[in-house]
Amino acid sequence: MDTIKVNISNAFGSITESTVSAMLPEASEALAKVDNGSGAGNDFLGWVKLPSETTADLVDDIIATAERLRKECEYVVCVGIGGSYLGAKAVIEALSDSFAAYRCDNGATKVVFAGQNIGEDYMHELLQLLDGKRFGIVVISKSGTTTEPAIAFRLLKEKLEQQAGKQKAAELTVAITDAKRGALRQLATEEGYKTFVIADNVGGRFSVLTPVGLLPIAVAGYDIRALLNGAAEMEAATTAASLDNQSLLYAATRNALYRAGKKTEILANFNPKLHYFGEWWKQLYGESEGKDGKGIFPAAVDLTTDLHSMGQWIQEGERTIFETVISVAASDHELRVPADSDNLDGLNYIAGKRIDEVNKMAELGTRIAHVDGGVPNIQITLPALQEKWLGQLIYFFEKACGISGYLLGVNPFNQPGVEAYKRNMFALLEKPGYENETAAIRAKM
Ligand SMILES: O=P(O)(O)OC[C@H]1O[C@H](O)[C@H](O)[C@@H](O)[C@@H]1O
Repeated sequence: MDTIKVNISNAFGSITESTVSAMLPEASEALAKVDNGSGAGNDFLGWVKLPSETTADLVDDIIATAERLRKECEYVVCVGIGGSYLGAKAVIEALSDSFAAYRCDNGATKVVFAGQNIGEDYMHELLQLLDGKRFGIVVISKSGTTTEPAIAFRLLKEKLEQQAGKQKAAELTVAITDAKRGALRQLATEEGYKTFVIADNVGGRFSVLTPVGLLPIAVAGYDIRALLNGAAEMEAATTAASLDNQSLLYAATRNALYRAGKKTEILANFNPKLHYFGEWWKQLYGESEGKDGKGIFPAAVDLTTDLHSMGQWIQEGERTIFETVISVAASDHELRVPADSDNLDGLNYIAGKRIDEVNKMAELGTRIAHVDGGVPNIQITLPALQEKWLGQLIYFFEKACGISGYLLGVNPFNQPGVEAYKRNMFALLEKPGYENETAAIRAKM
């Protein structure tokens, strides 16, 4: 079976191959905690067997629901934040025509996102876009109580009910939330929305392969069966307690680098369609590892774009970073650099070459330059930006994240720190029940 590959041959310098090999017993223990559920946070391991255990009935139901929305709607607004947003956004962006938003002529349903910010202008402009349009809503919140999506959903629900009538609006709304708890579950029951469940044992940032990610991806027209199949292949390929297990290898290497003083990992892509994959990855690793005063800081760059902004820092700044490059072997389309008789820009030496070949030389040149500059490099190669490979990549990173969190010695499946800003915001907005916090925060101002 073909799988995505991790190459650590350029990660050495502050660590050696034997440093990584010496991590194997510890990494194997961490792997066992993920696979056997014997570690901290083991009530959130529902994602581990998700690809192989997702039933055909559930997938059929998701696809049928997506088809219904695609038939009835010009726009589907996916409302959610964090893990209830980033996975779908990452996969849709990776698979979409870069200019899909500007191609108004193809009649395909457009997926747009809301509830991932509290931008007043963003919401105003979205409501304006939807004015007089046939649209539907997929509202996603595991807890069912998150402020950002709740505000967006209030506005969108009101708009849809005004335009389509209450009953039709209910038919055009799908809620994805906890099976029993939370305000969204209660509302969905009262309004009679079609619902899908986020299982209790799957945390938001590990939920892209549940209806949370699968429904928006299917609405956007992509093949969720292939995505799940790819993930299932990687599920099967990441159980061995060996450095051939690509997730274990990545987790062991990044922890060896962290212990050697490399505190920041920069995830780099050379394909603009992977920008949101970096955003998804940042939540996955940031929320999983950044706690107890520990954790690799996950940063992301889009290259070559950011070589013209962040390149200087990466090349010569503080030597506490390492870089992980997602390398896509083949592009979908073929385009060559044109020849020009005047050659004023001096580019004729690459005339006739594929644009992708130029990009690949930029990637290789960058890797060599950064390694020479003291930035260890991990390379992750996938054959193409297609559902199967993205499914593999998602599961690969999830599995590695669980292993890595245990290697780091934290509970990778909670995120207690996220509550601090919420408490302050509620106190400042004078939410009932927060009277003491309101007084306390006012005293600090
Ligand atoms: O799906 P929800 O319950 O609305 O949560 C959405 C997101 O916000 C929270 O504050 C957490 O930090 C994230 O882990 C979560 O993915």
